[in-house]
Amino acid sequence: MIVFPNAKINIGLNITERRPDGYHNLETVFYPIKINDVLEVIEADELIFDYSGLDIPGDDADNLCIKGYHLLKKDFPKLPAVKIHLHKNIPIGAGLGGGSSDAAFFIKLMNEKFGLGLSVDAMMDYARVLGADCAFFIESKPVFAFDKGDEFEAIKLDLTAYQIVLVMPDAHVSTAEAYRGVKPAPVKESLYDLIKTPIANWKRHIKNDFEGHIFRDNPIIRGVKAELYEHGALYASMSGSGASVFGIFESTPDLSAMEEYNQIFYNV
Ligand SMILES: C[C@@](CO)(OP(=O)(O)O)[C@H](O)COP(=O)(O)OP(=O)(O)OC[C@H]1O[C@@H](n2ccc(N)nc2=O)[C@H](O)[C@@H]1O
Ligand SMILES: Nc1ncnc2c1ncn2[C@@H]1O[C@H](COP(=O)(O)OP(=O)(O)O)[C@@H](O)[C@H]1O
Repeated sequence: MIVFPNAKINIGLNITERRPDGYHNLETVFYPIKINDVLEVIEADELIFDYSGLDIPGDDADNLCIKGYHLLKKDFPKLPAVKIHLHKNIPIGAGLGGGSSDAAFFIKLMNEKFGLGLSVDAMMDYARVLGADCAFFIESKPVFAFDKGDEFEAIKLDLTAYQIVLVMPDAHVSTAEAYRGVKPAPVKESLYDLIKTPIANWKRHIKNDFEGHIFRDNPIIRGVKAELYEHGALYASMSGSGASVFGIFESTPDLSAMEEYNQIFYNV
């Protein structure tokens, strides 16, 4: 069975407080985009993971798909061994949630392939164990997210009339490091309300709290956002903890001047 895990962008990200468990409470909007990995699972005699495409840092044993397998196996001891092949296409360390998406799609695939009978809520509970933004990818529909970023309220947000362009500069940001550099603060205007206002309003009001310190340390990423506005973006922002930056445009911009130093995904 083959599935196509998709990436997400964060539209707005307010980090509101540090929690006693070391995590942070936040509010954000997750919006699914059309950049996809390819994930294939077949039954096998032993558990095997291999991958192609982009280089994934770390050991294969730590891959989130393998972690997902062990998590399910604890509750479903009769689960057969499988061979997992991942074709990695979603940029890594980009704030696009690629690893989390692979894990969530793996759980959904296993549920269907082996008839585990898990409800959407049950699959989300498994996903939450693997990463804060992992549960979002079980349904992968636009949501307002809160708490650790793993509780959701569905929202009506349809950006299909616009062109979303995603720019991946030659920079990587670790999520844990990004959180360490941020000073949590209560929100003045909730993103839940702001996201319902016209896009023309977003530039002045919807912000990503990671941008402050990450832009200071990485002028390249700051520059990409500025360039997207220079090319006419209605709204531009770093996604999640970076390093990718997206722009929402009325029509496809000519970003050829940026292509030498960045990977650019049009119409995502
Ligand atoms: C920042 C966000 C925004 O959407 O996305 P990315 O930029 O990584 O895609 C998410 O909060 C990332 O979620 P995810 O990548 O699943 O995080 P996890 O693996 O659970 O945690 C990685 C590390 O980030 C920190 N962390 C994560 C979530 C949270 N609410 N508070 C935190 O402080 C913790 O230090 C944790 O050890
Ligand atoms: N299937 C996977 N795809 C990508 N990264 C993975 C995967 N499994 C584990 N990882 C680890 O997770 C880290 C963060 O990956 P990713 O989810 O792409 O970034 P981000 O947190 O920016 O969305 C990587 O550096 C890698 O070590």
